Amino acid sequence: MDFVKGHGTENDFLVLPDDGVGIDLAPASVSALCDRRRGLGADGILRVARAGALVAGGVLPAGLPDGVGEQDWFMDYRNADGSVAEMCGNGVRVFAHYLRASGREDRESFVVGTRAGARAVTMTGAYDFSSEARVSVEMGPVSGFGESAVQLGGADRPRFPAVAVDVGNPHLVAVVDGLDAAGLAALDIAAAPEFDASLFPGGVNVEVVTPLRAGGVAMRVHERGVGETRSCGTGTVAAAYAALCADGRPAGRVEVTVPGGEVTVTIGTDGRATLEGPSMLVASGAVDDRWWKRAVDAAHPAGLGAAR
Ligand SMILES: N[C@@H](CCC[C@H](N)C(=O)O)C(=O)O
Repeated sequence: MDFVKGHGTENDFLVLPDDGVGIDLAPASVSALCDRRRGLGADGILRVARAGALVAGGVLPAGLPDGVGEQDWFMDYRNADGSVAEMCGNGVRVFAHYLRASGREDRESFVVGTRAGARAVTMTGAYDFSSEARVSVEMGPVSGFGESAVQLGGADRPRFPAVAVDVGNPHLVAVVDGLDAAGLAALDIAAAPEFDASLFPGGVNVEVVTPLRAGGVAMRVHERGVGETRSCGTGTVAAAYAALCADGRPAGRVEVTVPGGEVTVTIGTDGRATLEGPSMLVASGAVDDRWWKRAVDAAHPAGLGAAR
C-alpha cells in the first residue's frame, strides 16, 4: 500500500491513493497506522478516490454529498482513532497539494468532495513535492448553534463559557477574556476536555482562543478522535467566527496562529468562510504488506467481512 505523508501547519496526514477502493480502513487498522510508535504516525488519514468509486465501493452508503459529482476527487477522511469525520480543513489543503504534485490533477482550481459537501480549492504558486504549497479553500457556511461551556484538565480545571460552531463538523470554541499567548500556552489542552454531551452527541472539537487583537487570534485545539493537535483547519474557521462575534462583527479577516503555524480565515457577510494556508508533502513510500495484513486481520474478529 503506497502512502504520502504531508502536513498543513503541522496537522499531519497519511495520504492513501486508492482508485479501486480496495483498502480496508477498519477503525483498528487506521489507528494502528496512525499510531506514532506501532505504525507510521499521523493525526488522520486521507483516502484518495473519485466520489463515484467510493459510492460504488460502499464507503458512502448515503450516496454523493451535496454538490459533489461522481467524477470529483473525494477526501475520505479518518481521524487517528479510526472514526470518520465530515471535514478536515488542513487535510483538504494537503489533499489538493497531493493531487497536483502527483499529476492526478492539472487544474489550479477544482472541487474536492467531502462528507460535508463540495469544497472548491485554489492553488497558487509552486505545488511540486518539495515546495510548500499555498492553498485557499472555500469552506462553506459557518454558523453558531448555541452557547455552552468547556472544562479543561490541569490542576485548577478551568471552566470557560463557549459557543457551539458548525463548520460542517462540530466545534466548541471558548474565546477567553484577558487570555494572552503565554496564558494560552500554559493551559492543559492534552487532557480530554469536558463538555455537554447532549449538545454534541457525536463528540466535538474543542478550541481555546485569545480575543481578537490587531486582526489576529491565537488558538489551541483538542480534536475529536485525535487529542491535542498542532492545528485544526476547521477549528481555525470556528475560532475566527467566534472571535469576530465576540467582537461584535459578523464578518472579517482573521490571522489565526496555532502551535504549528499560521492561517488566514475570511468570513464574508454571506456567512461563508475561506481558509488559506500552507501544505507540505514530506515523504512517500510503501507500507509493508505483511504488517498491514496483520493490522487488518487483527481489526476483524473471525467471520466478519472487510470494512471500507
Ligand atoms: N484536523 C482537521 C479536523 C479533523 C476532523 C476532526 N477531528 C473531527 O472529528 O471533526 C481540520 O484541519 O479541520
